[in-house]
Amino acid sequence: MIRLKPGRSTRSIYLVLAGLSLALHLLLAIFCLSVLQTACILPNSSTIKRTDDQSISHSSSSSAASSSHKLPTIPQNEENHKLIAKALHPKEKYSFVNANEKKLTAPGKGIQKVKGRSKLEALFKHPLYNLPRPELQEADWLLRLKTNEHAEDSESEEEREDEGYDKLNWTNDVETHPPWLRFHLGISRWELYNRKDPNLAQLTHYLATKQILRAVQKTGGTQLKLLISFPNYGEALLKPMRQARDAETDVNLFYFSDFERHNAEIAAFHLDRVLGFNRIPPVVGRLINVTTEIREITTDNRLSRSFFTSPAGNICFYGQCEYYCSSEHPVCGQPHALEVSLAAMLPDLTIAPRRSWRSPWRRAYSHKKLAKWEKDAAYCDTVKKTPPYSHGTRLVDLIDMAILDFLMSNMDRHHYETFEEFGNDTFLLHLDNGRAFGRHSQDEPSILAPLKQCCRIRRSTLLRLRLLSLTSFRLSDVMRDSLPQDPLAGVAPLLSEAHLSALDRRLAAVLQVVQSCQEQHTD
Ligand SMILES: Nc1ncnc2c1ncn2[C@@H]1O[C@H](COP(=O)(O)OP(=O)(O)OP(=O)(O)O)[C@@H](O)[C@H]1O
Ligand SMILES: [Mn+2]
Repeated sequence: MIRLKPGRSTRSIYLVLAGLSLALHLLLAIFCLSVLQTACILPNSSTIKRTDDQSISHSSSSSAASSSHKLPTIPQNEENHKLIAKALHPKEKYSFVNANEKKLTAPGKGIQKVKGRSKLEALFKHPLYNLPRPELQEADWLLRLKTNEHAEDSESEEEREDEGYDKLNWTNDVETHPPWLRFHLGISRWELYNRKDPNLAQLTHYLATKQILRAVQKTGGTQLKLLISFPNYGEALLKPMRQARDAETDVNLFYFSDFERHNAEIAAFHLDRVLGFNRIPPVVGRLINVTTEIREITTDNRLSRSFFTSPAGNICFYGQCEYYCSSEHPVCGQPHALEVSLAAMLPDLTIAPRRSWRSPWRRAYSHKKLAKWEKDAAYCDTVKKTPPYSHGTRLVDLIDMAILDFLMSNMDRHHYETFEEFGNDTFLLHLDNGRAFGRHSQDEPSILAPLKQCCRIRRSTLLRLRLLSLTSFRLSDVMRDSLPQDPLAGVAPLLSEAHLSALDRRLAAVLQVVQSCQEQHTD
């Protein structure tokens, strides 16, 4: 009994102490949670939240106001910032020439995300390919639909119907429009098409599969090309296969004597899209029957007269034009099958006139003469002061074009075109890429003269080029992902491995020029 008394009091003391300690721990835990969270997490999360709120309110207000042509909006989250920062990080820009690849792929969340989907998909999901753009105004669309009272009801429509053309029953409803019309209606001041528009795939499918109703020679230019018509008034520019995919241009041939290549037209469209420019009309490959799809339907005598059967029994033709339109340079089926490229035609010049501009860096079309820019290292100083290059985006647009041309080794950019409707504030059309991808074993540094001499580059272009030089996106790999979307890739790869690796080598050269510029200039 005596022993029990002190035991009971000790136990109650222990109990009180334990209760106190529990209460203190609880207090401490509450204190830590509130204080530490405030100190370490809140400042950051509040900044991010504000950005989020802004982007959401902006995009929701814009989407409420926008028409059917919606522009992509960018999710502004922490990961996006990290990915942009990664592209900005100059240390990683030459990763593909560096054998030490693992080191560069290890850090960074972006790279882990690339796993499980194609590099092309990952590239197009990257924030640099989803930059927010100002909402387009009425004047930023090339074409608008006429209201019903202005629409003409012409007789010729019925006549054409007899020739195999469909009867027109298009309304203001986009659903009734054929893909080529949707493409035309989607042309804006800053790009020829929206990469995310599902109509793009429908358009290329249309060009690759629709019945060919008409095939005539297209005038203009120096080499043979045909204008193809489809039943619902769509048109395409056809360039035939003239040489094997891996054939290299003869080193003794001046660039202006080079053949035009159908696969160059296709690959150029893919490259321009991969670079984020969207300035080349969609081009698709198609295997046609030269007898049933050209010879038997053409109304063009100059073309039909030139058909013959070769000694090997193949059906060939050569048409009438300035270069290579003779029986010594025939375009031949095997015996009827011929690979061609089909480029979606731009709206007719009567509806959407275009202006043709001579490139300040055009080459002298001569075997002997040098152009001014080849002799004067300070040539760009003059160009910079000359309208339209003296203000706006024209000069950096021209430099974008020079970079595209250098990557695919296209020396044939003597002119470029813009839509008159948009004046000087608009993108440049990158038409006619048939002489690209002629040589893979050699680069042509002179194509980069505008970049080298002006030391200017559009910021978004540079960031995307750096991204494409990372192992996780590598230009040759994304092109290897993109080109098989074309039906002709099933016949043979559209670009040989040698051409694909030339792209990586040339991209490194572009970034090298930028780096030299950065070392020379402080601004
Ligand atoms: N997709 C297109 N839609 C409408 N017009 C086009 C398209 N592509 C080219 N053109 C027009 O057709 C003309 C001839 O095209 P091509 O691609 O042969 O260029 P070119 O440089 O004139 O020819 P060449 O290289 O034989 O001299 C171009 O100058 C351009 O105005
Ligand atoms: Mn050409």
